[in-house]
Amino acid sequence: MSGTSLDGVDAALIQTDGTRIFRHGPALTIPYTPELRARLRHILDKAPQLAPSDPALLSAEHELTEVHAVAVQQLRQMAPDMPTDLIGFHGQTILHQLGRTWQIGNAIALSSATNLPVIHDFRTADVQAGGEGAPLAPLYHAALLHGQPRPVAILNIGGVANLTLLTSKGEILACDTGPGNALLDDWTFRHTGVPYDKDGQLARNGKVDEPILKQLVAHPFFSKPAPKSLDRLSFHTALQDIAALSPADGAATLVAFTAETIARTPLPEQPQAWFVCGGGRHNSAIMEALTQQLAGEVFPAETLGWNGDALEAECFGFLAVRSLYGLPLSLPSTTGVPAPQQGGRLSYGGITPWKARAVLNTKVQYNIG
Ligand SMILES: Nc1ncnc2c1ncn2[C@@H]1O[C@H](COP(=O)(O)OP(=O)(O)OP(=O)(O)O)[C@@H](O)[C@H]1O
Ligand SMILES: CC(=O)N[C@H]1[C@@H]2OC[C@@H](O2)[C@@H](O)[C@@H]1O[C@H](C)C(=O)O
Repeated sequence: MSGTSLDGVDAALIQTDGTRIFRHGPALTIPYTPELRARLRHILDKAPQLAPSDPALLSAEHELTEVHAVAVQQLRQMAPDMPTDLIGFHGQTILHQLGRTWQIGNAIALSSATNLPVIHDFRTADVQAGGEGAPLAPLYHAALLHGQPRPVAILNIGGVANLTLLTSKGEILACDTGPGNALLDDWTFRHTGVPYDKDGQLARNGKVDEPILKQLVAHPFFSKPAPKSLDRLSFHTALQDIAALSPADGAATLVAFTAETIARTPLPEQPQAWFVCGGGRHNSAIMEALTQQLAGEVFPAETLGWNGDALEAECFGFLAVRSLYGLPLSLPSTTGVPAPQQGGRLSYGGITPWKARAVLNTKVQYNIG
C-alpha cells in the first residue's frame, strides 16, 4: 500500500481467508526518497492531463513498483514461517474523481520480481458499477472490530481521513471525512522544509483562526451523508485560504480542520469508541483535538493490539483474498455502489503456469481453463 501521503510503501503480512483474520504477521515501511516523492507529487498535480503512456509517469511507476518488490522480499525474510501465497497491490492513487479512479503500479512487474500472483486494481469495478471506489478498508475494519461493543468506529488518518462505523445493529457504514495529514504536510513542507509536522509541534505553537476554520468547514461535502470519497487534492485550496497566517497558526488551523470535519461527519449513531490508525495518530495535536471534539472515547489502534501503521497494508492483503474468492470488496453503505461489488484483477508475470495453478487451486476450488 502506498497511500495519499506519498511517504512510502507500507507492507504487511496477514493470514486470512478473507473473512477471518488468523494472524497478523510483520509489517514494514520503506520511505520513498524525497526525489521520488517530489516526482509523484508533480504527477498527482498533473494527473488529469496525463496520458497513461507519459514517460515521467511510467518511470515513476517503474520505480515505485521496485520499492514494492523490495518490501515484499524484506517481509518474507522477516517471517520465514509464514509462506506467502498472494500479493494485494493497491498501487499509488494519482487521481480520484467522480467516475474515475487511477492507481499506478505495474502488477506484472511486481509478480515477475516476486514470483507470486498479484491482485491489483481494486477500485475500478466499484467505480464502473456506480460506486465511489473508496473507501475500501471498511470490510477489513469490520472484520477487525468483530466482537467489539457497538457502535464503534475505526478512523484512519492518512493523507485523507476516512472512517468505518459498525452500528449497534452491525451495519457497516463508511466514508472519507475530509483532509487527514496531506494539507498539513504540504503546509509544513512549504514553511519549514520538513515533510510533516512531527508530533504536532508546529501546530501546538499556533492559534486556530476561527473565521477561516468556519469558512473551511462550511463546504457542503462535510454535511453530506456517507458514503462519500475524496481526492488528495480535494481541499487543497484551503492552503490559499490560510496563506496569510503564520506557519504555526496555519498548522493549528489545519489540525482543527481535520478534527472538526471528522467530528461533523453526519452519522446515524455516535460511536462509543474510536480506534485511530494511520500516521495522523502520531500527531498529538490531532489526537487531542479529536478527544475534545468526539463524543466517544478516542484510542490509538494499538489499544486493541493492532499495528496502526500496518492496517491499510494488511487490508489489501485481506481484500486480495476476498477478490480471489469472489467475495465483495464494497457495499452500498461503504461506497454507494448499488449492490455488493466484487473487484480486483489478477496478474502473474513470469510465473510458471503450474505454480500459478497450484496457488489458485489450493486457494479456490475452481478450474483454470
Ligand atoms: N510522528 C509523527 N507526527 C506527526 N505526524 C506524523 C508522524 N508520523 C507520521 N505522521 C503523519 O502521517 C502521514 C502518513 O500517514 P499514513 O502512512 O497513514 O498515510 P497514507 O497511508 O499515505 O495516506 P492514506 O491513508 O490517505 O492513503 C505522514 O505524512 C505524516 O503527516
Ligand atoms: C482513492 C484512494 O486511494 N483513496 C484513499 C485515500 O486515503 C484514505 C482515503 O482516501 C481512502 O478513501 C482511500 O484509502 C483507503 C485505503 C481505503 O480505500 O479505505
